[in-house]
Amino acid sequence: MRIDVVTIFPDYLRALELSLIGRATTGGPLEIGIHDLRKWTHDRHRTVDDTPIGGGAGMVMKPDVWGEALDELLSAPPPARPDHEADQGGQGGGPSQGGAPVLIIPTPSGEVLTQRIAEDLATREHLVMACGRYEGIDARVAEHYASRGVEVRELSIGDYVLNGGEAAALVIIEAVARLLPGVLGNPDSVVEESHGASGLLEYPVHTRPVSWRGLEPDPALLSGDHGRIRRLRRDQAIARTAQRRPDLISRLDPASLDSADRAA
Ligand SMILES: N#Cc1ccccc1Cn1ccc2ccc(-c3cc(N)[nH]n3)cc21
Repeated sequence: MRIDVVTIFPDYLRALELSLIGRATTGGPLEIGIHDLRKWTHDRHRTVDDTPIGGGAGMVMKPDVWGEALDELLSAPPPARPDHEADQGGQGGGPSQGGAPVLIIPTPSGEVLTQRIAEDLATREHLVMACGRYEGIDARVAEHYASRGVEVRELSIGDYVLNGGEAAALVIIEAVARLLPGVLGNPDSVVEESHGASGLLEYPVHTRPVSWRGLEPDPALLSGDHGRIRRLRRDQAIARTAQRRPDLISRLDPASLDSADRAA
């Protein structure tokens, strides 16, 4: 997968060169390009914003500058894919959706990112992310590329307002990249996690010391009885989800709530 990120604060995205994502980009399954939007300006002040048409507070990012940047990056050839990666979907499963790039525009007014959306994006070969600032990017940019048949995803990372799209881009990239084969050391850790296939929140986790400040995990976890442990963790996940995210419980298939017993 290749991800191109356009921003007026390229240093904000340097975090992508660290840790698992950073390692995945050195000869791994991920290529990341970070681009300064001002590269596509032509005036001496390298102007990327202007006052809003119709008035209002703040500034809006200019469509012409974004248009030059996105024309170039969206028309770049899809990343070369080694044969062994032919049609390997991400951890989210599913075959690759082919090389057509997806234009992702972080915005507070977008569809809220979910694990399902991350799994879908992990099957793509090329993501181009447009990180806005000020009051956002001129709306005609998303409109123009959608009208030209580009898949445009305007994504929010939650119901709160940031100062720009860079932090949201880091969240979206991490949620997607960790699903790519070869990025996580232990791919099994994607299986049993919050918002995963079960639709439940993750059960509480513990490690040594067994006794800590007078607190100890449920004795079942020390029993060595894997069926008992599976049932306990299932119950803990259901209880935690019911308490913290009842909205997720209402979406579950009731039959799936007792599958742990049948699977034991
Ligand atoms: N647009 C806008 C906007 C509108 C009103 C006030 C402030 C901004 C700042 N801003 C500029 C770009 C941009 C990108 C993404 C977010 C964003 C995403 C989530 N989930 N929250 N905030 C904010 C962004």
